[in-house]
Amino acid sequence: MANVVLELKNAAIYQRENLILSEVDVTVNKGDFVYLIGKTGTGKSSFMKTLYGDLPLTEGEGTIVDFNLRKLKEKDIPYLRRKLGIVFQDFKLLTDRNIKDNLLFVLKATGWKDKNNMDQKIDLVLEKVGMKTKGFKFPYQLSGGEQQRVAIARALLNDPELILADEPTGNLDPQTSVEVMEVLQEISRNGNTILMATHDYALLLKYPSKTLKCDGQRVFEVVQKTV
Ligand SMILES: Nc1ncnc2c1ncn2[C@@H]1O[C@H](COP(=O)(O)OP(=O)(O)OP(=O)(O)O)[C@@H](O)[C@H]1O
Repeated sequence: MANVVLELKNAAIYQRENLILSEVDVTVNKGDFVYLIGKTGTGKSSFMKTLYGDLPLTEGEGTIVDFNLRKLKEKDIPYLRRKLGIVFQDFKLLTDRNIKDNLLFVLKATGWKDKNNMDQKIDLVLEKVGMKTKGFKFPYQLSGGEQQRVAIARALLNDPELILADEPTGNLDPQTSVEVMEVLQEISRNGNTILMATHDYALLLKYPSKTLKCDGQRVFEVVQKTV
């Protein structure tokens, strides 16, 4: 179905020969905001890595943004990642260049050529995360929250069909986490599809949404209790 962005059926997720999650059935539809929660070591990162081709899917079925994860070849991975926006806990900005050049680097690496188009796109994504005036700054001149907003802008560059955010607030204090979360909420309201791994239950309560939980090698949908 055109509306389904991610679907796993009876999937098993391994780190080498170690089974991390089994019988995983997950569907994410276009426009969804979905949390993936679970205690440390329950497999959230392994789950995310399987989705962006860092771990192979060897059991069950999986499709993500029209890629079949069981048939994914090494050469397909860059093309898969162009359709995904990936945000990590530790921002992963290039420290030797300013924010605009960080974004330019990604555009060039993904085949963009026209200078004006690239400049426009960079302005647009920086505006979306409230960082338009800071493009000349280097990562070390920005706070953690600002760096994460830039990382979100970077994830938006190629209009991803799905944004995978693995503990995006994991390195941030509670106030800054809320600010970054507001950015993610805003881009979700604008129609982006987001899957976010987190162990920050305060955010879940503040911004309730569909929630999947990793526990005992399984992934369940949990119903949030309203207070
Ligand atoms: N590279 C690896 N090789 C082998 N086992 C691994 C590897 N990375 C993680 N694991 C194991 O896989 C299990 C799940 O780890 P994972 O990082 O997916 O959990 P997590 O829920 O994301 O935890 P955290 O919140 O601490 O990041 C753990 O038991 C971990 O020890």
